[in-house]
Amino acid sequence: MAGERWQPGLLDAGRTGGWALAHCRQQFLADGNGVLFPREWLKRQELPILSEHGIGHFDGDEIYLLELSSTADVPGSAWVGLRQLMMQGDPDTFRMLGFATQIGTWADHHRFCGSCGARMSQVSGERAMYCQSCGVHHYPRLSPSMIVLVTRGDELLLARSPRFVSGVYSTLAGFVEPGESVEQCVAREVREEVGVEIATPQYIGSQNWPFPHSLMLGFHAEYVSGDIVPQPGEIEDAQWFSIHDLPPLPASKSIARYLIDLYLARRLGHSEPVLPG
Ligand SMILES: NC(=O)C1=CN([C@@H]2O[C@H](COP(=O)(O)OP(=O)(O)OC[C@H]3O[C@@H](n4cnc5c(N)ncnc54)[C@H](O)[C@@H]3O)[C@@H](O)[C@H]2O)C=CC1
Ligand SMILES: [Mg+2]
Ligand SMILES: [Zn+2]
Repeated sequence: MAGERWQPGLLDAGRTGGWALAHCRQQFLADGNGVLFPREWLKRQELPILSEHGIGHFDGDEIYLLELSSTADVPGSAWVGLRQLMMQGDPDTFRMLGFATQIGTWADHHRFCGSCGARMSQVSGERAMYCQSCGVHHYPRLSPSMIVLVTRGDELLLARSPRFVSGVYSTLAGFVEPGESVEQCVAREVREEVGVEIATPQYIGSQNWPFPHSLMLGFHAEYVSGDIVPQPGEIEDAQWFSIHDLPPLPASKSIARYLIDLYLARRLGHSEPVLPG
């Protein structure tokens, strides 16, 4: 969108200059100035570079990504996780880092052809990896996932995964499986994770979620029938909560929180929140 500081794009990594990010397994190198380093300087630091990608512009400057095989030490810098950078940083920087982590991870996972095992190469003019011996192209991977707030009037169905921060309850989520529509996925996941039936889900909006490569498709759905039965292993606890007495909720930058805040705003007649980028 116009006016945003981060603009993804395909730059020729054969050129010199510009700024660079160093990424390895959802972590970025950072110093007191942030995550961007003068690119030619960074490339002189004897880093274990697997591949290099021209990924776009930030404030008009060319941005490149160095994908590394390990988190090498650089004096005066430290490795910081993407989640921490999301919580601390501005939305434009997070969008840049989310994009970079997805491109870097995809390139790392496609260094060799899954069919014949030959080394793959970057295609010029397109974001793709190519196997010369069998002609296969691989494009960046996205995993469509649904996320849904199930409601019953003034009550919200919220659940806890054992992976969540202690005390936090959230909406239900899950990956779309081959052969199903997103709407079918919503009904299946709700049935599997809490054992209840819902009416046709209403699509609300989407969010790119680079942990590791989900495209979150957000819904509201009304409860129809069934008692809550948490899925063993996946759901530690699930309950109906009154909109007037809610537990600790997920971070405001997530679509999970947006789906909850939007429902509350509509129910209580408040102004509606903004969908996080
Ligand atoms: N932005 C947000 O507000 C939120 C985003 N999410 C994201 O939604 C996604 C799905 O949520 P979960 O409840 O974890 O999924 P889920 O309910 O489908 O269960 C996760 C399990 O699915 C399997 N799995 C992993 N990757 C997969 C893939 N690409 N395709 C199919 N199955 C896969 C694994 O066995 C994993 O343990 C995750 O990426 C999660 O980070 C979840 C909640 C909030
Ligand atoms: Mg789930
Ligand atoms: Zn091949």
